[in-house]
Amino acid sequence: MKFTKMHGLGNDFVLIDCMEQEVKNPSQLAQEMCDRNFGIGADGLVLILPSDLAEADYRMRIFNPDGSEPQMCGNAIRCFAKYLYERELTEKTKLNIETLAGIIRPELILKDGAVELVKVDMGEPILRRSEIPMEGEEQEQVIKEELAVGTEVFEVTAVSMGNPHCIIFVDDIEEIELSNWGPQIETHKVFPEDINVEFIEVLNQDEIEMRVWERGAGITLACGTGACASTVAAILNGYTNRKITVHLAGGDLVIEWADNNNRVYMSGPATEVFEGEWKL
Ligand SMILES: N[C@@H](CCC[C@H](N)C(=O)O)C(=O)O
Repeated sequence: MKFTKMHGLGNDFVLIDCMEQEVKNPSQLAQEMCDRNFGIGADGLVLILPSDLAEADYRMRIFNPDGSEPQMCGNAIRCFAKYLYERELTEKTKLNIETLAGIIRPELILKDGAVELVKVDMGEPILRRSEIPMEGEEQEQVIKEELAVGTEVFEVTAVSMGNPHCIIFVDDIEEIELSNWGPQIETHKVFPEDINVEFIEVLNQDEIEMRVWERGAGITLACGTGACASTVAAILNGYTNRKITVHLAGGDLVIEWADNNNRVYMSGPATEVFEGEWKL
């Protein structure tokens, strides 16, 4: 099985081109390949597939290291688009990719013919409580709601970018015990599909700093959908402007929640690391 290892700001993936290879049990393969001791090591397995939809160029499936299949991955879709362009699987610089979160639109930004950045139209955020999904009385938006977790009470804002995110604003991000609170919030009973957890420190109206605990993966260096959801949350709470820089452990993303069309745009890099073969 041929594979390619790529990352977006250190959020790393094994990509498998399924145009000429078949993956029989992707959930099992994700658990094996993503293992950092017994496998290749990655935050997710990404399958490159044809799409049956007339409006889509390709289809992306992503699997977390625990074998679960999330709806979307922001860092992976930048890698996906770069892979398609550099392997000449497309000549287009604007792509329509089918995902479980609907059609997502990456655009390759070229410099001297090479892919410098990928700007992604991530679609509209989902704010309605039941669609996050989050248990409790229906609300248009969940903003700074108190959530009891063990001995602590956090104020959470919930945003879905196709996949669910729980955003918590704190004064000092370094003080947060992410590996303690992350898994407890991820699996809290109020979130029936579990949730990604982002702790955010607002630096000023144009910059936030984020640490993330990903559903099905644990601590990662970056999360694209998480950066988008956190930007939406920061704007909803009145903390920032509509276009900001999100500082993550692995680097920076520029995120904009456009007020003319309600869509979220993410710009950032994608990097290929190596190719290999996996013995089946
Ligand atoms: N790292 C991703 C998100 C991957 C999926 C997530 N763990 C989930 O289960 O929703 C990103 O860059 O968006």
